[in-house]
Formats: sequence, structure tokens, C-alpha cells
Amino acid sequence: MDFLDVPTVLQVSALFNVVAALAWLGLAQVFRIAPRASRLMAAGHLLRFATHGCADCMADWPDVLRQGVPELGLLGSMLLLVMALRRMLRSRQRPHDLQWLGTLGALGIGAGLASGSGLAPQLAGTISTSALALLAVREVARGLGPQRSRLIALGMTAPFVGLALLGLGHTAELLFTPGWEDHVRLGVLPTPQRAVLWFVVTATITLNLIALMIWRLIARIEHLTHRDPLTGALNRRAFERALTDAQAQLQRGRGFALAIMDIDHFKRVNDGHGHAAGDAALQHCVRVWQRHLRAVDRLGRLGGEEFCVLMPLAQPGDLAGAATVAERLRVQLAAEPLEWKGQPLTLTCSVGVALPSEGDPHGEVGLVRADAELYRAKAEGRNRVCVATPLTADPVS
Ligand SMILES: Nc1nc2c(ncn2[C@@H]2O[C@H](COP(=O)(O)OP(=O)(O)OP(=O)(O)O)[C@@H](O)[C@H]2O)c(=O)[nH]1
Repeated sequence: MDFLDVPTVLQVSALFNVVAALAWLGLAQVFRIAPRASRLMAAGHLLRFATHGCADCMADWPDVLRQGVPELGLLGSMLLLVMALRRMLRSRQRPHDLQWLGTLGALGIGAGLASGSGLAPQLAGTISTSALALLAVREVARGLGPQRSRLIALGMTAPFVGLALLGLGHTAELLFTPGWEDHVRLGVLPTPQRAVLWFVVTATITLNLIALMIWRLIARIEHLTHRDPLTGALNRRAFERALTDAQAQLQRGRGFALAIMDIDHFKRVNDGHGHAAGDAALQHCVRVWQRHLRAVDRLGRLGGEEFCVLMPLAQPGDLAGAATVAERLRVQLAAEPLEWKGQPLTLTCSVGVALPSEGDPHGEVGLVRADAELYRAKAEGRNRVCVATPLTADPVS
């Protein structure tokens, strides 16, 4: 890399930090996109710029400052980066581990500087930065969730793995390569390869964070377009799309059942306790049902206080199995009253269950049959499950 001189790479890196900080600030202040995470990222870049941006300016500083400031700056910017990452991924992890790692790292750097050793501060800084990079790998892997493809997970975690490996390699170098102490003490510039590698890894991490934010925005837009804003269940349009997809799978032998649930005397909840109680009741029902459904079941709000579950069946035509699930949803709702203003508010629902029929691309026949059973359940006294007779098989109930 003769064409590259190290001071130029360091200047490009410094410029990159300033531009990245301004970009994150713009996202936070102007566009209000993930403002807290973006502000943390901006602070991380500014800190990196302030503590690494000008090697020449530091040349005249006393040894303690020349060694300590970059190490503390790197540690601080890594802490800010992991904090931003957690905000972006909406991690529920408490910040204790970051506080511990940050404190231990800073103490290690401080103790190293106090000992007068040229190596100890850099060793402490490098080890704590590598530990934070590994923590970032765990955060990203957890935050992306199991449904993300392996390729995406690999791409997202790779720069953090790279940073941790760079740190571990440098730790080994510091410990086992003679002459490093003088290197550090004299503030010798890194080799061009090392400077470029370091710049590429840190720049890729920033790009990754931007990709994560875009992914979060897409997930948010997806949520807003597919979900009912009050209850979080699928909205009618998304549910109908899921039903159309399920109908297409029916031909391939993948059966499913539909259960339409309608809250009983829901008008009385609104009239007796107010509209806010009605809204809370709808949210409560969805919470209870979701807890008793599998991840593969799709719960949608068809409108008002009417919901529908699309449940894939292990054995196509297993109406009895679907009826058992529906009965469980009914029983659980009745057993878990809503706590409203300190008072238990018992809710019940009526349920109609039916199987879909083939040659019905949008599943309207299945929905109409389940709806007819729901009305039968209402007419027979509510708080019960009624099951449609299969179109082509023996009656079940
Ligand atoms: N709070 C609240 N109420 C809603 C919402 N959507 C629909 N409703 C109310 O739900 C009530 C439905 O009443 P009805 O259709 O008479 O049904 P019901 O009182 O549950 O009676 P049955 O279904 O026969 O047991 C109406 O008062 C609607 O205003 C909503 O999003 N929030």
C-alpha cells in the first residue's frame, strides 16, 4: 500500500467521524428518526474525532495524556455505540453490564497510566473494547431474532466480530511482541495496512448501524400497515392476505381452520364503563388469546369486537383439534378478567369454528361458515363454541 500514507488515512478517518456525527445529528434533530440512538451515535463519533482526530496536536502532550486520551476516547465511543445499538434493537437488557465494563476499562486504563507502563493502558483499553464488541455481537444476534436469514445475521454481526478479532490480535501483539512498549511510548504511527483495516472496520460498523435503523423503520412501517393500532392483532387487510395465502397452501395438503370470536355484550362494557374501558377490554382479549395461541396461528381483528384466528392444522380436516383450541380461548378469556379501575371485569366470547373449502381462493366460504356458527353460538346463549359441519366429511358437532 505504498500509495497510501498513514497521516492521510488518519485524516480521512477523522473526516469520516465528523461527517457521520453530523449525519446522525441530522437524523435525530431534523428527521426525528430514532432520535436517542442517533444522538448516541453522533456523540460516539464526535468523541472519536476529539480523541483521535489530530495525532499531530497530541505530539506535544505529556505521556499520560497522549496515551490515556485515545484509550479513554475509544472506550467511551464503544460504550456509546453499544448503547445506541440497544436502543435501535429495543433491547430490554439493563445497562449494568455496560456500566461494569466501562468502569473496569477506565480503571484499568487509569491504573496502567499510574503504573508508568507504556503497555498497560493500551492493553486495558483494547481488552475492554474487544469485550464491548463481543457484547455488540450478542446484541445484534438477539435483536435480529430467529426469523432473520443467516446471511443477514452474518452480515450484521461480521464487523463487530472483526473488531473483536482485531482487538484480540492486538492484545496478543502487545503481550508477546518485544519492542511494543517503546512503540507505544514514542507514539509511533500504525502501518498503512493497520490504519486502513481499522478505518474499514469502524466505517462498516457505522454503515451497519444505518442498515439496522433502516431495518427498524421498515419493520415499523410493516407494523403500521399490517396491524390494528389498538390491539396489535393483524388488521382486516393483512388477515385476508394471510387467509388467501393459506388457501393457496390448502391444495398442497396444508390444512387450517378458522375460528371467529365475538365479545359478548360488548356494548354494555362501553355503556357501563366508558369507551376507554371498551378499548382496554379489546386489548385484554387479544393479550389473553395471543398467550394461548402458537406462533404459527394468525390472530386478526375483522372489525369492532370481532376477531378471527387462522390456525394451521397438523392433520388437514382436524376439526376436533381446532374446536379444542377455540374452547381453550373461550375458557381462558372467561377465567382471566380485565382489571379495570381496581375492579375485575369479566369478559366472555362466542366462537364459531369452520374448515375452509377448496377452490375458494380468498377463503370467503370458510369465513361465512365460521360466521354462521358464531351467530348460532350467540343465539344459543353466548359464551360457547359452535363448530360447522365439515362439507365433505362426517358431522363433528
Ligand atoms: N371501545 C370500543 N368500542 C368499540 C370499538 N369498535 C366497536 N365498538 C363497539 O362495540 C359495540 C358492539 O356492540 P354490538 O354489535 O351491539 O354487540 P354486543 O354488545 O357485543 O352484543 P353481542 O355481540 O350480541 O353479544 C358497539 O357499541 C361499538 O360501538 C372500539 O374500537 N372500541
